[in-house]
Amino acid sequence: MGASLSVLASIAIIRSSFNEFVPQELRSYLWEFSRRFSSELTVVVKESHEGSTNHLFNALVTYLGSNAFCTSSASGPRRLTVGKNESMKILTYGLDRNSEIVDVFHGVPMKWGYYTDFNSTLHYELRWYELRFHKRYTDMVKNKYLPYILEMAKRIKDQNRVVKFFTTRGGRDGWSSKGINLDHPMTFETLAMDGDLKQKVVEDLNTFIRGKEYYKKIGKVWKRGYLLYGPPGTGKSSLIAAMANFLNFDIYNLNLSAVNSDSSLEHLLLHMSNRSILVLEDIDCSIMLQNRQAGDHQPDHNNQIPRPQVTLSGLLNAIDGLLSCCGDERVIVFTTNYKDRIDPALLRAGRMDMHIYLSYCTFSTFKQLAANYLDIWEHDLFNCVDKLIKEVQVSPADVAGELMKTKDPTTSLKGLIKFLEIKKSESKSASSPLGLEGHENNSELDSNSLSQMDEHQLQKSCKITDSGDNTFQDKKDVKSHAAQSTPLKEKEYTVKEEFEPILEAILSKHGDIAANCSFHSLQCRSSFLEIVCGIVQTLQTTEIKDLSEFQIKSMLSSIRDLESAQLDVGWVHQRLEKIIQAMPLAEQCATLKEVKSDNMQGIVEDRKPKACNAGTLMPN
Ligand SMILES: Nc1ncnc2c1ncn2[C@@H]1O[C@H](COP(=O)(O)OP(=O)(O)OP(=O)(O)O)[C@@H](O)[C@H]1O
Repeated sequence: MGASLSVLASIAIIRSSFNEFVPQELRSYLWEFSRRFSSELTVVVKESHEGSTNHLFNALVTYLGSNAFCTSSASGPRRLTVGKNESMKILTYGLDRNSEIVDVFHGVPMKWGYYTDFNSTLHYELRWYELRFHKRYTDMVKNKYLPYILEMAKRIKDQNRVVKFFTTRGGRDGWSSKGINLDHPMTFETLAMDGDLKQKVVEDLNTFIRGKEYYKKIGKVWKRGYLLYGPPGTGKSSLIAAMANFLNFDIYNLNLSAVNSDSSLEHLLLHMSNRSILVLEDIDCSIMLQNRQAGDHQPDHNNQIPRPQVTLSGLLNAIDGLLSCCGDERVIVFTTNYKDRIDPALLRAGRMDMHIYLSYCTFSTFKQLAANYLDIWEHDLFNCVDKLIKEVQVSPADVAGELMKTKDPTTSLKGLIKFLEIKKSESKSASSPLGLEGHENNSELDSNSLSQMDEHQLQKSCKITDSGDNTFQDKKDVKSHAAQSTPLKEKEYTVKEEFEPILEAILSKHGDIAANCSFHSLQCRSSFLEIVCGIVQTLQTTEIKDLSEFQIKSMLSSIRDLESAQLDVGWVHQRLEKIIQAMPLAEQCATLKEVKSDNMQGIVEDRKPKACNAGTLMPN
């Protein structure tokens, strides 16, 4: 052992003395001389190449470092470096100087060495890799092996880098400079989504990331757009986090209403990195009105909030104009609670390639949540949950909230069942006596009398319902209504499947509201009817307190457009006007709830210091 160490030491000394004392010319001559008799070829990869960074050198640091531990001990290096840098999730390894490693590629040994030399004149350390292989493999090394190393190093880096989250505040200022590490634990394993749909999304993402050559071949920019839509709390943000973790892409979260102009938007997009996801949340709230009243950039004098100033054409250009070519591997995600409010131009294939509907909780999504939160896959109470969950509309967020309350499966499921039962009875009572008329009757209540109402009553009284007009009843009631009535089929309007029962109910209640429409084609009339159905659906499923003034105004503006196209939608118009009148009351209810919960919090917090003080020696 001692003898072999001294031999190695002697070799190292001879090697460095040789470099030091033998002039460069003589070294080159000797090298050239020995080369003539050798069947091996040596390729040198220096740190810089033709005056700039050598990407192959950097790729070798990653590639050989990642292989260092995998290589069998006989051909592995004797010395390694190890460290962890901020941008990587894992420890990374490298060859230490004067170390060698043998990599086997398609059965051919590729002998690598890593060397350094200090240039005392320039005070600079030269670093390089040397590759030795049999001359007969020259073509293979050139055409396959070296490109393979570049590709593998990229993959290793992409897989292990820390995912960052960037936001923008002012819109003009650009992205937050460093971004923060995205520590969101959501993955496709833990995301609750109907199995088939989840599988489709994963396959689509896989096809996309492997599609570089395909996109090149068809002359398309390497990007993919996803529209995530569905009610609040159904997992849109969670899906984005799962996508980012799956692809290892950074997230750039863009609040369009904070961006002041199309040029600010351009500036932001030009400063995004490759392999990233651009997220535009609640897209309907940030751009819809702007498009309807193009050119109107005046502040809204009612609430003094300046209107967003990005135009539809600015956004379209950003998504698929020339600007979108300034980056590779980009994913764009729009989210909305109301798909029907988005301009169709934004939704067409090529812009939003996949539309993903995140639905209210189904039994299948519940089971995944139960597995996540309670570690159970079966339970006697599952049947009961299955039955109830079909009857009420609750989001996965609601269900998750219930399941989190305790870790004991039975107690937790009992809590969930109770919650679902309350929801069920609420939705029943919401479709009967308490509605807008109820609000109007109560509109003179002062805050004291409001405070005497319990939370349950508040929730009930804030439901948007119409005691006189059953078009606004709960969705399932609309379904059953549609089932009982004779469908008006003579016009063959075609609307999305989810709107069919709503349309049936509208037509049987109000007759053919599109009969006098100034547009004659069935397609036009059907799209107008779809807008009406979307609004009716929103009103059926949302509480007043959850609707913003912006949303109501946006609906009103659509209804006015439809009225000017001679659709008979006066009944929706009236309803929206009533809701606007009732909104202050709904706000009062919400504020009251907050005050109530603050008070509760205050009571709890007031108690804490007292408990602590009891043990101190301070006189009181
Ligand atoms: N499909 C789901 N799978 C697992 N957890 C979910 C799912 N949906 C919601 N949750 C839970 O509910 C929380 C809120 O969900 P999330 O923010 O993803 O909903 P969202 O649809 O984006 O809501 P919003 O429209 O209000 O922004 C999540 O942090 C997660 O804990």
